[in-house]
Amino acid sequence: MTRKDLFEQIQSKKSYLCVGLDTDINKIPKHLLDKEDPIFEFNKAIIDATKDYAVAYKPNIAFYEALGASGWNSLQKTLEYIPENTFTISDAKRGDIGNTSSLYARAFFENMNFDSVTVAPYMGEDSVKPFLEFKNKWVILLGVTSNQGSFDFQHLRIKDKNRSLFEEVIIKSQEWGTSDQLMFVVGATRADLLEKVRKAAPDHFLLVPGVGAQGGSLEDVSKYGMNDHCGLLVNSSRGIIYSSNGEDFAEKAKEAAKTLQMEMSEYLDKYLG
Ligand SMILES: O=C(O)c1cc(=O)[nH]c(=O)n1[C@@H]1O[C@H](COP(=O)(O)O)[C@@H](O)[C@H]1O
Repeated sequence: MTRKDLFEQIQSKKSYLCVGLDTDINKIPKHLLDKEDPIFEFNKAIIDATKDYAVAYKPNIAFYEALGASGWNSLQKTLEYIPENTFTISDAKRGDIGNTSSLYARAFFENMNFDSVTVAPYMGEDSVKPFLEFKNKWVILLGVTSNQGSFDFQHLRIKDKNRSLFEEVIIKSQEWGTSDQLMFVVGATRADLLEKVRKAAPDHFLLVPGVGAQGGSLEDVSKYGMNDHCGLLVNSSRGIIYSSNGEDFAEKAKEAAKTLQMEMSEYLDKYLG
C-alpha cells in the first residue's frame, strides 16, 4: 500500500485507528476456547466488529510465536482475513546482521505478505536496509518508544550533534529510505516530543502506540503529530480488544473502536493542514 493509498483510506473512513491484535489465549473469552482455533475466531470477530473504524491492524507477533506452529497458523489466517485496502503491520521488532535481516524481511513480506514490519534500529544501516529492498513494503523503525525503559538509551544526548539518540535515529535513517517506505514509532506517552519528531521527519507517517491501556492522550498526539496527509496511525490494543471478556466482546470492541474513530474524525477536521 502506498502513502497515497493510506491517506485515501484515512480520508474515506475519517480514521487513523490501528487496532492492535495482541491476542492472548489467557485473556480471550472462555466460550471461544472450545473452537478449533480460538485465536483466529477471536481475531475474526474483532476484525468484523472494527473494520469500519480501522485503517490498520497490527498483530503483535510475540503473542503468536509464543504458541509455536499453531500460533503462526492463526497469524496467517488472521492476515488473510484482514480486508483489502487495510494496512497491515507485523509488529515483530526485528533487525540483525544483513543476511539475517533479509530472511526476516522475506518471512513477513513474501511468506506472509504483510505491508510493514516494525524494526529495531540499534544495529544500524546494514540491519535495516534489507527490509527496505522490498517494493511497496514499509519499515516502521522504533524512534521513541512508550515504555519507561526508553529513558535508558533513547533520550541520551549526543553532545557534538546537540540532539538525542532517538532524534539521530530518525534523522540518520532518512538517508536509507524515503517517506514512502519508512515510518517511525513514537509512543503516545511521549506526545511532548512530537513537535521535535515532526521537525526531524515532517513528511513521514508515525505509528503511535500507547493510547488506551498505557494512558497516552489522543488529542495531544493528534494536535502535535498530524501533518498535511495526517501522518499518523494511532494504535490501541488492549483498550479495544479486551473491552469485555464475555459473549459481548466483539460488540464492546466495536464501541471502543467507534469512540476512538469519532474522536479522530473531529481531529482530522481540526488539525489536518
Ligand atoms: O512498536 C510498537 O507497536 C510499540 C512500541 C512502543 O513504543 N510501545 C508499544 O506499546 N508498542 C506496542 O503497541 C501495543 C500497545 O498495546 P496496548 O498498550 O495494549 O494498546 C503493544 O503491541 C506494544 O508492543
